[in-house]
Amino acid sequence: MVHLELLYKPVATDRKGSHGRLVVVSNRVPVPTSSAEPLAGGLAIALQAALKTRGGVWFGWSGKVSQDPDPALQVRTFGSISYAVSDLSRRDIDEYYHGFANRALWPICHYRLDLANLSARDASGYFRVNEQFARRLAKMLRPDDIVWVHDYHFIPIASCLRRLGCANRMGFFLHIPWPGPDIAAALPEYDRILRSLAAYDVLGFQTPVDAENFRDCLVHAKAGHIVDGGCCEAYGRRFQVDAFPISIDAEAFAQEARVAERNIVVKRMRASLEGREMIIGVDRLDYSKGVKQRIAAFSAFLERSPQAARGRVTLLQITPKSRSEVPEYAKIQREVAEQVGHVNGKLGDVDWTPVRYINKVMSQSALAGLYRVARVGLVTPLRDGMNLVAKEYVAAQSPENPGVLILSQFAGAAQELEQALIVNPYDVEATADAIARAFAMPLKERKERWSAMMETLRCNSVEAWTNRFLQVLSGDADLQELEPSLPAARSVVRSGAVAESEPWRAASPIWPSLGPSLGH
Ligand SMILES: O=P(O)(O)OC[C@H]1O[C@H](O[C@H]2O[C@H](CO)[C@@H](O)[C@H](O)[C@H]2O)[C@H](O)[C@@H](O)[C@@H]1O
Ligand SMILES: O=c1ccn([C@@H]2O[C@H](COP(=O)(O)OP(=O)(O)O)[C@@H](O)[C@H]2O)c(=O)[nH]1
Repeated sequence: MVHLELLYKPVATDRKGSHGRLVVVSNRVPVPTSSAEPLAGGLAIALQAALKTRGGVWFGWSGKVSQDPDPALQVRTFGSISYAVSDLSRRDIDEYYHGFANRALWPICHYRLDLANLSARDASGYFRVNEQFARRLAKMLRPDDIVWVHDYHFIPIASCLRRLGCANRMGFFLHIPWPGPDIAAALPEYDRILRSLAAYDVLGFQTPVDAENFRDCLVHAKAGHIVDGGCCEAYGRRFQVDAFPISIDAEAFAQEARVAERNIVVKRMRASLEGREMIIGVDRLDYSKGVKQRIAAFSAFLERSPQAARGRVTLLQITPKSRSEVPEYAKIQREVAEQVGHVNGKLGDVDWTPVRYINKVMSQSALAGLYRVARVGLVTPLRDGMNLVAKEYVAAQSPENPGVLILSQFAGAAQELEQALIVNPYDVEATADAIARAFAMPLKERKERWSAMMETLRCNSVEAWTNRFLQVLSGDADLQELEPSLPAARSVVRSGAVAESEPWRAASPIWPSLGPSLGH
């Protein structure tokens, strides 16, 4: 059902505790084609649930190119939720999305100054597109709406809306990391970015370290100061800054994994393994995900394993292509393909391919079943905001015989999932050790580690994440009242430290026999 856009004049209010509509702003908008269509992905489902409860609008880019330099807003309404999207011109996509967002903000926020491409044209396109979106959104906003902006594509939209007279409560959640001042200062238009962020009422980051880094940036740039707790003052505004670690619906994912035994992809995978063990990696093909280092670690693990045992393990690497028009992504695509060919050529045999490398997008149902089949989940990003794959892998495991999660210390998820085997992904040898350790791990230890991680996921569900952010943004509660209730990881989340207490860190590598004991 398509409705015409209703126009509302923005009226200034700054009311705390208001319960107007929720307006979610994100670059990608999962517009359903019918009200019966199920959404894919926990985040989309959680945001849709929040929108349904309050009534609201999901606003952003359609994902499509337009020939028109000023494309119209298209609004589709299903029940209490309207999806409002507009196309972008080729030039806007190049400058705003491929350019500034994915060649400047993304690499710098992922600590990759070496990959950053600073272009004044891209910067001006980024701010121009934000201005265009803000003008469209301002026309739709009601005075008591609360606005929740997601991610680095739309940092300036709140300041644009403020200039247009919108005094609504506005919150921003950054899904990617935020580095400390030494690195963040390399961002093009750094002062303008910080100033834009100060236009929000609540700034949410994935981890306490990211939130702390942001506060440091304000202080270091002499732009503002910390008032108390998570409150900051900068550029003449007072706003809340804190960590809101995103999560998944672990129970729903576990249920998906239980029934996915029947999924045809899972059945085919199981059959083709012919009794071999499987390690799984699932990542967009992005240089931040550490896929090259991971394949090198798997290869090192195989090379060190006894000759007869090598052919008993397969790495299934599911890696959909991403942002292929960005040169740095095209490069990593070539490099990984070449590396996989090299490893398979060197170590493979007539009846065994060590790395099964797939560029297809898999359904959540297939992924859930494949995670459950995999004895090891290998999640080794060089830097990642959260990494939901790590959480999904844990949720998908069988309680009677759980697999082992190997997790990079540089994924946001490592601050909660401290019972994973935490590795430095740059250290290929250490990651190979961790693979060996995972295969040698006794069932009792696997169960203990898994139970603790699963409990953490149950406590900090994606629904709890949404509610906590919205309660703070609505002004209904203070942050202190709403700390995430994570049993094992609570102190870790607050302190921002990666756990240092795993006994395996001190232990010498345990090599698996790769004999019958491998049976999962
Ligand atoms: O929209 P794309 O350019 O195709 O990229 C896909 C998404 O990638 C990023 O995901 C991040 O969000 C996850 C959930 O919070 C988090 O776990 C992960 O660490 C991040 O990398 C990006 O932030 C999204 O905006 C993109 O849509
Ligand atoms: O073929 C695929 C690969 C990934 N995903 C999903 O994409 C998300 C990836 O999120 P993550 O936080 O790990 O990384 P991002 O890609 O957002 O940086 C997870 O929910 C995966 O289940 C998927 O549905 N199909």
